[in-house]
Order: sequence, then structure tokens, then C-alpha cells
Amino acid sequence: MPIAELSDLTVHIDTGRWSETVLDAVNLAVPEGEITALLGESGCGKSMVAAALTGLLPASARSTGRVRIEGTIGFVPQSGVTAFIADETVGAQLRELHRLHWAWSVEDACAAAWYPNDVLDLYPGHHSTGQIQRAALAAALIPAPNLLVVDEPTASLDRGTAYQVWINLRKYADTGAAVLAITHDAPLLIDTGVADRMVFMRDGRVTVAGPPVEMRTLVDPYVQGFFQ
Ligand SMILES: Nc1ncnc2c1ncn2[C@@H]1O[C@H](COP(=O)(O)OP(=O)(O)OP(=O)(O)O)[C@@H](O)[C@H]1O
Repeated sequence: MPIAELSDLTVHIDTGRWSETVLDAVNLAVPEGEITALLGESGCGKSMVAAALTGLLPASARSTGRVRIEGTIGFVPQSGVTAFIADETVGAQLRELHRLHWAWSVEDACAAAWYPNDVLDLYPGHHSTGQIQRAALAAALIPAPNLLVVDEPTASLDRGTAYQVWINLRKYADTGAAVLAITHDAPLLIDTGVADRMVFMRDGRVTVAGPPVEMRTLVDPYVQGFFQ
């Protein structure tokens, strides 16, 4: 039974000046114990899927269809700095999260997120993009959510660090959690072997999905583009 499921989800955004169907009859299951990787060109709707799952759709959005989630959700936004308030250090905020949830220690969450301890006493805005992204992952891990949604978790990281973060996301899924990872990095998913399934989106729709080894051999130029 998937921990999270979108059924026929259509999301239409109308800002008054401009309107667009950003998700079009999307069906997506995120099973426990698995990493589901969501890929697709920029603007195709990946972050809207994350927003639908986390209840963060824009106020101008109208949706039909169904979103079903069992258990708790953790979310790592594409811009890690938005996971924190600006005027408290990251360390203080992680310690407060631990005080509230008690699931993971700050040390274990930082280690799993590959977040360097020596910047814990800095304010969020004084981190590099890659550091604050990993801090946001540590923050999401502390409550040990049943569903972890990560939006481009390794986009700002060097390849070696990105590799380690993917391995640790795999270990987290192996504890029984469902992980939905939005990414562009199909080659690294192949190299690490961490993903159970790849789901490709285009223009607000899911076009094809399956195990990475199958996806890599598809004769579909759109899918092939992600492996090069
Ligand atoms: N807050 C918002 N209000 C209105 N429209 C939005 C908002 N955020 C995104 N959109 C629109 O929704 C569509 C899907 O955007 P989304 O952010 O989901 O793309 P994405 O696939 O995550 O892209 P990227 O890989 O560049 O992050 C885009 O056309 C975008 O312009």
C-alpha cells in the first residue's frame, strides 16, 4: 500500500492575469521502503506535485482529483533557506526540532544529510546553497517522517557529496519510509542504484514510469535526454 498517492490530480492556476493547467490528471504512488524519483524538464510540474503532497499549492490553484497520505510528511524545498527562519542559527533551529520530535538526534540527522557540523552556528543566510540544502534535509529527517519529499536535494552539491546524500536517502527508505525525490540527475541515480522507480513528467502529465534500468533503455528521446 503506497504511503502517498495522487489520483487523477488536475491543478489549474488562475492568477487573474494568466492561467495554466500545471498538473493534468496525474496518477502517482509513493510506496513505503522505496525511492521514487520524479524527473522532467524545467516547468513541467514536479514542484507542483510536491506542493500538492505537502499542502503548499498556491492560493490561486484550483484542483480536482485526490491526494491521499498516510502518516507524517517531511519536505525539503528546492530552496533550502526557505525551510528556516532567518534570525536564528541553523543549529538552534535543529535543536528545537529535536526537542519537539525526539525521533532523530541533531548529530545523526546532520550526518545523514552530510551537513557539516562546523557551520551549525551560522544563520541560514550565511550558508552556501549546498550547505543550506543539506541543513534542510537534516531538519526534515529529525522528525523521521513516513513520507519524505525532497525537491532537488543534490542540485548544488559536488558529485562526491551528492553520491553520499543519495546513499543516505536510500538508507532512510530502507527504514520503511517512502521517499519522493525530484531530480534532474538520472546518471547519478543510475550510478548509485538508489532509485526503485523513475517517473517522467512533461507538460503537467506523467508520461512514462518504471525501474531505472528499464527507463535507460527506452527509445524515447525525451527520456534519453536525461541520461546524457
Ligand atoms: N506560485 C506559483 N503561482 C503560479 N504559477 C506557478 C507557481 N509556481 C509555479 N508555477 C507554474 O507552474 C508550472 C509548473 O512549475 P513547477 O515549479 O512545478 O515546475 P518544475 O518542474 O518543478 O520546474 P523546475 O525543474 O524548473 O523546478 C510552471 O509553468 C510555473 O510557471
